[in-house]
Amino acid sequence: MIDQLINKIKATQNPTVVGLDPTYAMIPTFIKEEMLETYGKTPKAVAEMFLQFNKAIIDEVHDLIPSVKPQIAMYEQYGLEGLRAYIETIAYAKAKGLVVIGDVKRGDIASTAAAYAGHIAGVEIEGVHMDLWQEDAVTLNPYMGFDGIEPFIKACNDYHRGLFILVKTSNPSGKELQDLLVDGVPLYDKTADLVSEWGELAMGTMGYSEIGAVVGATYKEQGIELRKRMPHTFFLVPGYGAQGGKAEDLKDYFDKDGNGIIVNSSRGIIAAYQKDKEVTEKEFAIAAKKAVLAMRDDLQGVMR
Ligand SMILES: O=C(O)c1cc(=O)[nH]c(=O)n1[C@@H]1O[C@H](COP(=O)(O)O)[C@@H](O)[C@H]1O
Repeated sequence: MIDQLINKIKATQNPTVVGLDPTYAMIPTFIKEEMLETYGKTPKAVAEMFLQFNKAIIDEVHDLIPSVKPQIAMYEQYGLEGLRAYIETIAYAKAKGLVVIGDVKRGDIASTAAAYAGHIAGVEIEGVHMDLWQEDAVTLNPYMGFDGIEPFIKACNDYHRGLFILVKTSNPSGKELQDLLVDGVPLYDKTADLVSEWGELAMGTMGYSEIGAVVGATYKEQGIELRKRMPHTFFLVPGYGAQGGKAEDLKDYFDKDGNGIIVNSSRGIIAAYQKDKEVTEKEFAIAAKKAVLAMRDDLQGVMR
């Protein structure tokens, strides 16, 4: 995964991952009306709204970006139909050649984590292997330590998949735990050292591990410190746009070759039409493309 992601970032010159985090409020009226008419006031109607919304945006931006990151929570709240939309969104993005990061934030005891790893390892039934989710990478929560991570590492090596493990999150209350001092060192640094160590178990060929870290754009000083502390760990950087993160804060998150991070924006891109006075709601995908181009220019301005 990580070599493919780095190559796609180089090919597009765009270290941007578009977060496909649809909400009912984001769906343009004309799509809402069509699906409610067809499927009634049902979870299936919403699933179809999300799918049509996502596909139109993917069609418009797939050649400008390396990757998308669907956030499973937005889909699973609508039950089985929502999860179908999640899985079909992934399949559609993969068919367009995009690297898909499943934002599922899993973490549990080893036996449970082995089941969760099915997201990137697939399952085997009587000798028949099937990859039912098709994510290239998933996000993980390291709160339960290596037990919860190890089962995923096998998939990284067996199926060239990747991980992005929470280290310093973009949200305001992350500091309640992540900034606690352990022997005078912030917990996020301790977590960083563990993620770096785990990363040696699944290295790519371009200097970065298949096991990356999530480092928010909203804590610049810590992000810069973590870049130095984790030279072989690729960063998934959420917090740009809707959460206030800015490109100029990210200059020193990049490594000396202008590589090393991919920056996520979800609401700032997929809901751009709701703030863009120059487009109609039918042009929501055009607005998303405009937001992707603006973000690309932003980031190119700070990459070395
Ligand atoms: O794991 C993540 O992607 C994540 C970690 C983090 O620290 N902060 C964070 O916002 N995220 C996710 O990144 C996305 C941010 O969405 P926007 O704020 O709309 O760009 C959401 O899907 C969050 O769940």
